[in-house]
Amino acid sequence: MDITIGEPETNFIRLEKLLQDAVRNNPKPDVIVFPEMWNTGYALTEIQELADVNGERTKALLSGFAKANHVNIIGGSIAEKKEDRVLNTIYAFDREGMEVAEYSKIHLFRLMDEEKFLHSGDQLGQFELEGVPAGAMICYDIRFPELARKLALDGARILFVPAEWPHPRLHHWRTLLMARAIENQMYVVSCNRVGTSGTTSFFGHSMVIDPWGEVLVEGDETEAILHATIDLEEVVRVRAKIPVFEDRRPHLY
Ligand SMILES: O=C(O)CCC(=O)C(=O)O
Repeated sequence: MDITIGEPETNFIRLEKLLQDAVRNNPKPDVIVFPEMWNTGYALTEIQELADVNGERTKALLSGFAKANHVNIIGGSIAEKKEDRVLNTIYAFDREGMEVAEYSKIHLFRLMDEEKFLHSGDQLGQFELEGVPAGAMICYDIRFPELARKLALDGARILFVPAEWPHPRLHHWRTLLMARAIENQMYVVSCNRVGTSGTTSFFGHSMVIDPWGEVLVEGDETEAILHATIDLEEVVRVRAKIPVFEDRRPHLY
């Protein structure tokens, strides 16, 4: 998804159109994922005015869409205003339109001054979708392997990663996502924005990676809806083949 910085109206219209296109696919998706801060982009200096108050508008859209289309949604993340604080928050909704998780980014990215304008979350992104344990991390969070490992140790079999990750760090994005999938032997489902805001350009390359580290689908730098089919038994097979979780020696490190 491309995002128009500082223009939630434009972004809501764009997102609704993409959602409609996504559910027209055959087969219909079980889960839809979209990118980080899709409502405002990184309009940090105006974020207090632009953020969605208590996420009400976003939640109404995502809950209604999930229920009407019987689809699970990992709602990217949005700029969410809670009292005088703005957080970068993911909402997850199940097929009944019930909210199953909220996760606010816990590692703020100082290279882009996030810590000056946003508050970090203080809880992990752990939830179940139709009985499948899953985790969520946002963008810069993937540089922290201990977070992904914690989610995996707690049972996650899929890690969802919405992002706004720009050039020139495509190499980091691909390598870190693959490492998180391989080391934790779980699916990684990532969605990164495309387009340009000011002097920053975002390369997309959303990816679904399996627990063996194979890339099942990867986008390019243009807006697109990508599809992949995952087999959760593959998590069990890979963990049995190379039993990393049994071979850990955590008392030594
Ligand atoms: O870690 C990076 O290189 C990019 C992170 C980022 O852009 C973000 O978290 O918003």
